[in-house]
Amino acid sequence: MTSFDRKPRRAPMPPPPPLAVDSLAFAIDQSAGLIEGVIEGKALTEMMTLARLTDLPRPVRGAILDLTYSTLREYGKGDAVLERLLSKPLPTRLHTILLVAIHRLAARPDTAHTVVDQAVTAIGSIAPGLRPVANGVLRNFLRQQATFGQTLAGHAASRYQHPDWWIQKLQKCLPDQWIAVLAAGNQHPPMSLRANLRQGTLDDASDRLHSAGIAHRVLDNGALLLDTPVPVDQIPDFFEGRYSVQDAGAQWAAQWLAPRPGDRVLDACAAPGGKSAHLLETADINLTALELDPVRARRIDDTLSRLGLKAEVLIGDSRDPDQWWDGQPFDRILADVPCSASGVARRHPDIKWLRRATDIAGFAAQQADILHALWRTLAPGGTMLYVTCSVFDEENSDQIARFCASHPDAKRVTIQGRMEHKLLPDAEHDGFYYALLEKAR
Ligand SMILES: C[S@@+](CC[C@H](N)C(=O)[O-])C[C@H]1O[C@@H](n2cnc3c(N)ncnc32)[C@H](O)[C@@H]1O
Repeated sequence: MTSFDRKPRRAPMPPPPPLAVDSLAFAIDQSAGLIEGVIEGKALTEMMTLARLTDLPRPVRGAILDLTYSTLREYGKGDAVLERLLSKPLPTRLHTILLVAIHRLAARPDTAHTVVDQAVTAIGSIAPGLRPVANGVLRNFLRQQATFGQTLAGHAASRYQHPDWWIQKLQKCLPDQWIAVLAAGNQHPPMSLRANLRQGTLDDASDRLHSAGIAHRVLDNGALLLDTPVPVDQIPDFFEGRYSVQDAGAQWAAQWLAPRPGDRVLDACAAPGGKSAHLLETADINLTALELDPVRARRIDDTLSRLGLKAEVLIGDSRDPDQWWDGQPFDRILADVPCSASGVARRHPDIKWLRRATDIAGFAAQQADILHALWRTLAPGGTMLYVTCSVFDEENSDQIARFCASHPDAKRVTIQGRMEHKLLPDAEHDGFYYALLEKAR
């Protein structure tokens, strides 16, 4: 055979050059990678650690996070739109690149040309043969964009940006407020600070913020609600422990548990230690901070050491006091239990899409086990504050009603004249639930 008889072979295509770190294509691709992990069932925080985002320059990291959070906040709509634009499914990474690009096209129509070009470049770096498909999908989106409002009018997940089961659950538990709660769940969260009253008065803390040009309001419980979120390195004396970042809704816990000097207090689900620290700032107490997850438990130490506070930090399961309890009853217990986090979804927009309807019963069962086990460790006459950052009744009112029905020595105590406080997420605070229980003497 001569060389003329051989079929001509095309030289293999060189691999596409890697995406430039400072390009929009890189940010879109990295953001798509994080969202891909969420779609596969991983938490966004876990994906961020795996992606080693902290190794990237700050502006690049900021661009990736901005794209990721905003795309996830509006995932219900983006996914419904993309489903209508694709004639057949694409591999997840390519699908998510298009999802991020569609979100960006809708948010920044002035930069449409660049976004299409950069998204197609990102797709081309993975699957060069699919560049024309990506280009076609994005151009179709631009052409049809105006019609999607009408096409998707009856699509609840797209309209409210929450999964259907979540919407239905809220309609049932909050028939008059569900729309406002869903809307709040899609907004950017507010930022509040807690002043460390061991280092000065609330007035001092507020004056210092004003002097640093940080506009804010002091809320009823002393939380300092900032007009605009700021990075912590701009907060005066933050690293010296004068302030902590803590949502205003979470700042009721220490006040409502109201420990007295000398009390033995248990924070039964303590990491990262925000409420433990607040309790220690409030009164001279003997605090035990218990946490199941050893990695998260280290964060309690970090929180307390920045604030110059001390507690006994234990790693253990609050459902099994024999593991960690010395038999001395506690005067006060804070049960800030693990929950669906449905009241803080705007801070973690992955939660909305990661949770399944069936998860809620699992959380409720875990919470019931924690409450039951902790009750044994509470002194007669002592009080336990039950807290969730959920807005679902199964984890809140229903849970407490069931507990009281099965524990005749538990009495509900009013807090500021009310048997329970359902804080719904709004412009001032996240969603929380509080109920106070007293053990018969
Ligand atoms: C809502 S977070 C607590 C937030 C904390 N109180 C704060 O204000 O910073 C719930 C914590 O409970 C922990 N946890 C979950 N199950 C637990 C258990 N059975 N025993 C102890 N801690 C548990 C979780 O790892 C998580 O850190």
